[in-house]
Amino acid sequence: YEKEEGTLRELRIFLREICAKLARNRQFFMFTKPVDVQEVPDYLSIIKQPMDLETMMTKIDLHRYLCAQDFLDDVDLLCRNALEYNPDRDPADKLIRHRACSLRDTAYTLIKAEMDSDFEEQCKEISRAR
Ligand SMILES: Cc1noc(C)c1-c1cc(NS(=O)(=O)c2ccccc2)cc(C(=O)O)c1
Repeated sequence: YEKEEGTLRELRIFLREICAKLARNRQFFMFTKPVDVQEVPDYLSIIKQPMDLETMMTKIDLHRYLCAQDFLDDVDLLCRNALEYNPDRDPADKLIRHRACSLRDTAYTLIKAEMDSDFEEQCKEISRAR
């Protein structure tokens, strides 16, 4: 059990570094905090499950991610939300969609490049057993 707790602690440290790297990228500034309903009043009538990098950092600390794929599922949600709320051909929508896709691809590439594949397998095994 202690070994499992060590593995999950290592996962949290790894995910915090990935999340911090994404949040440092100025291209992803609009994804660093929840969409502000004062600025975007109809957002919650269209997007039923908002997601952002600050919320994801909090979820790491709350032990809500038991493997890297759980974290990437929230990256996918963040990206899908941006594509769904900003679907039009105008340049502003195209730019936020491009940045959302760039954030998703960057997250997957960072995790695949820096994570040991059998480490992820160990995490998934712990996750399945709980
Ligand atoms: C995200 C998002 N999804 O739909 C839309 C639309 C956006 C989005 C929202 C905002 N304004 S905001 O007040 O909600 C905010 C500012 C800074 C960090 C996080 C959110 C700005 C922009 C922008 O492109 O500058 C985009």
